[in-house]
Amino acid sequence: WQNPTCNGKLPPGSMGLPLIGETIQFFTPNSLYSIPPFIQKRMARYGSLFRTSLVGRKIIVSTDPEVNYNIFQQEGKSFLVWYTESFIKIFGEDSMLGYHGMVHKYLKNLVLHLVSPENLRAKLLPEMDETTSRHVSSWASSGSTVDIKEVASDMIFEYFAKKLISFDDLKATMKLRQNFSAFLDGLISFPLNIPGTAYHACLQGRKTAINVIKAKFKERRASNKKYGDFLDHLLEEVEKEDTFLSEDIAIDLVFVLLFATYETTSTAITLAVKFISDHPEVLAELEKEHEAILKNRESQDSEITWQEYKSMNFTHMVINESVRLANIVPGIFRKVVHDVEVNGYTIPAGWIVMVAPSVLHLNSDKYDDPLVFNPWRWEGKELHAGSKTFMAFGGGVRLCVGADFAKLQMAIFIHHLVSNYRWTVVKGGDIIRKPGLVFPNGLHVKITKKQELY
Ligand code: HEM
Repeated sequence: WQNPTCNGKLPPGSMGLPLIGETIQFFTPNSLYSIPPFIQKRMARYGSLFRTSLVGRKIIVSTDPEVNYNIFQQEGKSFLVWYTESFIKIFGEDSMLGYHGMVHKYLKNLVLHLVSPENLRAKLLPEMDETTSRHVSSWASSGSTVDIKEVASDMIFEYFAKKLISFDDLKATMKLRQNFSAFLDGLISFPLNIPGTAYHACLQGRKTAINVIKAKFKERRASNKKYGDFLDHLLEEVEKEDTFLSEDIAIDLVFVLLFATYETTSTAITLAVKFISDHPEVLAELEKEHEAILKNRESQDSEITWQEYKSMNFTHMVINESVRLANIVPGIFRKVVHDVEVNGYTIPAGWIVMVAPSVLHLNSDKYDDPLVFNPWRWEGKELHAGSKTFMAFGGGVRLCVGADFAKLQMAIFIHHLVSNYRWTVVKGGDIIRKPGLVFPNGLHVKITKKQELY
């Protein structure tokens, strides 16, 4: 067990205990402000490439930026995107995550139909702006404290469920979101469907949510009415003769998008609020940027325009810095198609490689004082694309399809918050990696309306 066979030299490391491997060490909670100790210790002992065993799989962890970059570029050749068995069972065998090559390209284009930059500019921006403004205003006028992660999740879920399938019964929407609540714990886990486990809770949640989505499909087919949402587009595609899209694939696609959108984006928003709250100098610079945007408007009541969004340079620096420091996705997995030689070692076919973006983002050779939240470090740098030193949204052909959506939603949120409101953190703000990010006591803030400025 400890020395798996291989036609060459395996990267060094330990396979831990039979079956469990080193899973327990990997899941030991740790602080946001360090390279995960699981990785740090093994890098110090074995170097930038090491072997381990997690949730029953033989894994090579890669922390070498060049190797990581090449792995992403080799998608569909030596490496294939891979998710844990529990992840695939929860998101569905038919979700776009499990497809490769032409079918993946086709499904990605379908999603881009909804969240491409062109569609964001033409359709989503005004709606996102209105929804965000309305929600932040209601949090302030409620007079109570709000947990940012919770309220931002509600806001994004409500908005996106409407965009996807015209789900607009507010109470039912909130109930639908509850089905996703244990997901973060269940995604990287042993797929043991036993009551009491997070995995079991996720499967139950999936069942209920899929039934709701299925009912929407059925209802829409029966009504023949057009709603101008993503579901209309999916049904048109399903009807085509030469399509890859079946109704089951379409349903799993809606399911994945519902989760991916609200969970990642609300986490990113919460992190940004936390970092901005801790850094008054950043808040002051943001206020300057957004006050200038308001001053240049003909009418104070007009919506955010695409030009304004594009001009939010410092805001984009804050967004990049938030996702760099926080490392929302703890590991990106690829399956090795055939034996691959890397830095003098052999990674055998069938093994899984885990790329850990946090090692890159917290590397002092790449970022000065990497544990400090410093948006100014992005001054004059590329802000809108990934690179060998910035992989928060992955890389290569599997690059996050929702990155532009997430950034737009974050920028709009920051715009409304800093231009119209003040807030104080009342409770919480701790952030822990398990290794997915969690806010154990939330981030509770009290928001109040600023005096009219102009
Ligand atoms: C701050 C927010 C987000 C972060 C940090 C993030 C991160 C990532 C990362 C690292 C990947 C690459 C996974 C891999 O290569 O195996 C990915 C893929 C993906 N993301 Fe995101 N994401 C975010 C927001 C979103 C949003 C808003 C959506 C929905 C519109 C979304 C949908 C997806 C999908 C569908 C994939 C799979 C793409 C493919 O396989 O081609 N993500 N995301």
